[in-house]
Amino acid sequence: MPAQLLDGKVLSQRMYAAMTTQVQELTTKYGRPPGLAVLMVGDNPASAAYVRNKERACERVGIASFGTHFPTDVTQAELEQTIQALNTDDRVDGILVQLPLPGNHLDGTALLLKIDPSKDADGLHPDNLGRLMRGEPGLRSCTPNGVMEMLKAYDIAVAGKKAVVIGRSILVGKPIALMLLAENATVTIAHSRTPDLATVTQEADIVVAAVGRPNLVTADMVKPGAVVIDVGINRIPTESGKGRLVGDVDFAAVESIASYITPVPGGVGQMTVAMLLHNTVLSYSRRLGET
Ligand SMILES: NC(=O)C1=CN([C@@H]2O[C@H](COP(=O)(O)OP(=O)(O)OC[C@H]3O[C@@H](n4cnc5c(N)ncnc54)[C@H](OP(=O)(O)O)[C@@H]3O)[C@@H](O)[C@H]2O)C=CC1
Ligand SMILES: Nc1nc(=O)c2c([nH]1)NC[C@@H]1CN(c3ccc(C(=O)N[C@@H](CCC(=O)O)C(=O)O)cc3)C=[N+]21
Ligand SMILES: [Mg+2]
Repeated sequence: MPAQLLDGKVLSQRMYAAMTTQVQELTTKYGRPPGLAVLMVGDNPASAAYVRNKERACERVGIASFGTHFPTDVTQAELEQTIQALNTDDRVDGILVQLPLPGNHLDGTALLLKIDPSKDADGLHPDNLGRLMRGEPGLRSCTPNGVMEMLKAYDIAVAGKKAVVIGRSILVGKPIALMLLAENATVTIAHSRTPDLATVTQEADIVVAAVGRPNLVTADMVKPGAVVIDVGINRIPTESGKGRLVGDVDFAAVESIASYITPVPGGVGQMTVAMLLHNTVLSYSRRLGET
């Protein structure tokens, strides 16, 4: 029996419908909509696509978006000044710096430190990462939060399960591992220095792939009935020249072994955008004393 799809498109649409009503009510009550500012540097085509997706979703639910696009040769000081201005701009509730930054002259970590933690829609400020680590309320990273939301929406039990997260970035792998741990999974984090990855993943009830390498997870690496979450976003060349989006999992082969699997596109990526909007509404509500 093929795996059931964890449908990020359907789940995110459901979230947008609920958010639209909520945002309408809040906008009437407080006299302004929630606002999200996205800082993008350079012309990475993939980043540009995500930024467009975010803007479209904001428009749909009634969140004001403030896009700021800088050329690759922008200075660190200029970006930091922009963030300071957004911190004190009362129309802005969420601030996101699109990563990675181009070139070697920009320090992304230093930029994240400048963001007011109450406006940190990406959950990447050390204050919010520390809160995640401690299990305290705070703004949670969007992709990991989206993965947890998918598991919850499909009633997939996490407590007591063996989870293997492949990848340990601060954006994805590490926070997902902490969230699974908070839900009482037994968590292993694998990475590029993990020998014999297949032996590690074969034990897993839940496999999360967050690497950025097509076909990293093959059928032989997955235990029958496991839940497979594919975070990877890779564009591979096609004959038409347009390219095709794939994840890190050999979907066609793993689909017949797993119990649940996320598609790419239409899986985790959709949830990431929905969670970003969710965080923006949450920080608006908290900043206005709503919750
Ligand atoms: N769906 C979504 O919403 C999102 C998708 N993404 C996608 O997720 C993927 C990961 O993103 P991100 O975490 O930022 O990427 P990074 O490049 O920051 O991290 C990749 C991780 O994968 C590990 N890795 C690399 N090669 C291997 C290997 N052969 N075996 C095991 N582990 C390996 C690295 O190990 P080491 O630490 O040892 O170098 C590293 O920890 C990308 O495809 C990205 O585009 C990212 C954000 C959101
Ligand atoms: N500070 C920061 N925060 C991020 O969350 C962040 C980032 N930087 N840099 C880049 C990665 C990547 N990322 C994606 C978001 C949405 C989709 C998405 O919407 N994907 C759709 C398809 C998109 C398409 O078709 O192009 C899907 O999977 O169905 C994908 C990837 C967020 N990231
Ligand atoms: Mg995805």
